[in-house]
Amino acid sequence: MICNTMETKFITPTTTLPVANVQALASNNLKTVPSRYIRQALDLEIFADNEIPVINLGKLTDDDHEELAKFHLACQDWGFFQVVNHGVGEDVIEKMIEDVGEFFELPLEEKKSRSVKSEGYGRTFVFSEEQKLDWGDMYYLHTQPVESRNYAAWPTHRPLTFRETVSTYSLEMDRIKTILVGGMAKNLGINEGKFTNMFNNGTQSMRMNYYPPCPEASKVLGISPHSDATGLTVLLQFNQVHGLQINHNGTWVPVKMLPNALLVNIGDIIEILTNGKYKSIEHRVVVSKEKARMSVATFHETHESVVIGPLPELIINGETEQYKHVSFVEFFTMFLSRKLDGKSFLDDLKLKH
Ligand SMILES: O=C(O)CCC(=O)C(=O)O
Ligand SMILES: [Fe+2]
Repeated sequence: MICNTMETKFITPTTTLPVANVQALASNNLKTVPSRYIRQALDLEIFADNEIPVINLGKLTDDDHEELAKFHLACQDWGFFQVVNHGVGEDVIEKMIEDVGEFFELPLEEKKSRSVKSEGYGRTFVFSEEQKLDWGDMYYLHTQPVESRNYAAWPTHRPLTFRETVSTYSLEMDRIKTILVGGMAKNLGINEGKFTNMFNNGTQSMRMNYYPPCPEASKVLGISPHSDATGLTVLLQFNQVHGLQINHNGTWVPVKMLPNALLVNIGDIIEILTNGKYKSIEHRVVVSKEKARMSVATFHETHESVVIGPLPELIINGETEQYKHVSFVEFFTMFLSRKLDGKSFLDDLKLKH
């Protein structure tokens, strides 16, 4: 979600505390898990079945009015939707699953050697010894613009095709982002060129997640509830192992993704730009007793020269601005200095009227 190109390299994230590797911990045949992972009163009751909207990207590209209307409602009422007919080749997705899967299977020391500054393996958002820990490991890379890549954090020779695989996939994610952002502009009645331009050559990064099986699965979380501090996230879930839940009107809704679908969610930056017309939605991950789960979240932000604040053309009909205007650098400096905690980051950017 940040990059180290000319300007943003001055962002100095508060250093996160080192934590144990969960994959290694889980491989010890544990019967119980350390207390720092155990959540009190974890509400795992599910009240709603899967109703996450499904958007046909091909139809959206063709300006199909019905699909655009469906897309508008998905952005307004859900903030999360599945995307089908997205045009990403099955081979591209299969290769991504294979290479990322192979990376997580590397010996721990080899994975750990892929950690440089705020990027790479094992980066976390842990700032105190009391903070509860997530039952998962992550590998985080800046992927666009290409100059922002720090190949020191990328695998060198295993998986052999990793660079090529991630590069191809990264361009496909960027293509999807551009179609979606264009559709949003049409639906919001704002200048499409101006809106898509804000996201042109924007930053893109990938968070690859590995959640090992857990003997006390019902007492831990793979990722704490959070919204994404990004514009748009496109999520690839591996091998139909579900676990993501979204907070829809106060209820945790489990996401059962369709085979071959990608999941998209709106992040805090779009919530701010649209003055809250489209909202970023809190989500969390639950884990399984038997199966490891993997996913890749691809985050897309605006170009780093964009000031993040409500667009004036969306402040209409006597509305008031709901959020502060902050520079891209300020936005991410604030984000990186705190733990993931629901939507509390966005709350700090809200104007108190
Ligand atoms: O693994 C998932 O399904 C979600 C991951 C996620 O929310 C994230 O990486 O921000
Ligand atoms: Fe997320």
